[in-house]
Amino acid sequence: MERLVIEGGNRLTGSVRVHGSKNAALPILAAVVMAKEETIIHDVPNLDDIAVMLDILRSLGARVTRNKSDVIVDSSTIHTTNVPDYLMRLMRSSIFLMGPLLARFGSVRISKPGGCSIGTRPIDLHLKGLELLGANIVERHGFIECQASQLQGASIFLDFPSVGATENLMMAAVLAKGETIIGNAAREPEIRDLAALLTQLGARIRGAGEDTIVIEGVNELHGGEYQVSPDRIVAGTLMIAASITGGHVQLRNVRPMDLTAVTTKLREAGVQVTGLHDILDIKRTGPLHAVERIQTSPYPGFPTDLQAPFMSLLTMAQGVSVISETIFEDRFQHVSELQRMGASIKVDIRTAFIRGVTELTGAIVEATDLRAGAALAIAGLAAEGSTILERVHHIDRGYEGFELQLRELGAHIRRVRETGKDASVSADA
Ligand SMILES: CC(=O)N[C@H]1[C@@H](OP(=O)(O)OP(=O)(O)OC[C@H]2O[C@@H](n3ccc(=O)[nH]c3=O)[C@H](O)[C@@H]2O)O[C@H](CO)[C@@H](O)[C@@H]1O
Ligand SMILES: C=C(OP(=O)(O)O)C(=O)O
Repeated sequence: MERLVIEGGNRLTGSVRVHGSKNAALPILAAVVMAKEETIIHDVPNLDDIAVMLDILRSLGARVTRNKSDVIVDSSTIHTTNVPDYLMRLMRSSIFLMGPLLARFGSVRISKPGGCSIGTRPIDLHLKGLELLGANIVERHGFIECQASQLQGASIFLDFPSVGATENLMMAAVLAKGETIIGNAAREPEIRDLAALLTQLGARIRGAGEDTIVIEGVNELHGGEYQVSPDRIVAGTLMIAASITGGHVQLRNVRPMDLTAVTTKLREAGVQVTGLHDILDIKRTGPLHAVERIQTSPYPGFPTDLQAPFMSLLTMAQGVSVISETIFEDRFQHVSELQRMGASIKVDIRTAFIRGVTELTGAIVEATDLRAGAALAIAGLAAEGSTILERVHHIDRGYEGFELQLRELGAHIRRVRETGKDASVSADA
């Protein structure tokens, strides 16, 4: 087990490049199982979730090569459509294999996916949509078996604009016969990325990034090459980290338009944010102000994945801020850990009231999920004294070289192996 030790109080300054997006790369790597030739994907981040996805592809028989951030997948050698249970359980995104494998091979056997403990995360919308495309789905002995010799285009209206369901169904529909219309589709930038990759491989898709997506089925997909877009959640995390320390940071390889909701709230908090082409400049000189209302919602709303990091920032803002989490029912697990550091937060069901304090103090805290971990590290950067952040493996699911990037910006943060002894703030710092 590893932990991060953070000495708070340093202003972040300088410039770092944001790596490729986890949430774009994961469905893209699943989609390439439909290609009959080699596909090359550039800027694939080196993350634990990506490693699991590559292991799944290998377990199916695909030939996978990784050279730094380039991944080459040859799916012509796939010989099974049974995804091993132990790999399915390692992350939520394993569900992305369902649509593409079914579409190309006519059958798939998976178990329920794992993932962060932020809510129940059902997959009913994925299953209902696949049934509308003609799949026969049977759930037994903990496995989900789907069959369809040929998927048929259909009109699907999602009860909720689920990102994963939109992606899974879009992938399945690419090889279905005829036209598929997905209504109330998710509009996240990662949907556009996936559609762009699929189009490179020969798919015919209109409307990705809008609330109605139309897919004209094709007989097969060929190989191709694609560059993954920058990770907007990593960019947002670094923007918040710079802001809490009163720093001045430039982020390279970003798409400022994808971060409008976050930029708006940072400006409300008193942070200067300027975007030019693929660079964002973040600077704070004055005090942090409370933000009256943040409500997480599907894109272009405020992203749930930045709710926890933003809460860390608001713990030090003058006044009372209010954050409502509407996407996941259990995504306030960072609150009790922030309270250990001196934050003043009250939670009423799915709304948190944050009264800004003048000082956070370093403490031993635990990452309960990926973004909660990032949030606690951010709080540690501004806290007086040392913070010891345990269960760092959560952070490694979504941030490549997390502490290295922060160190590049001047943070005092290092990774240490747990020794088995009781952790002591003063001894480790
Ligand atoms: C790999 C990836 O891209 N992960 C992102 C994706 O997750 P993911 O695709 O899992 O998130 P969804 O948009 O599907 O989930 C949103 C809400 O819909 C519910 N739901 C979803 C599917 C379903 O079949 N039934 C159902 O009820 C979920 O429980 C949740 O309450 O979008 C989330 C919301 O922006 C982000 O937090 C995740 O980082
Ligand atoms: C919840 C997240 O990811 P996933 O859907 O992969 O669990 C996240 O990236 O914050």
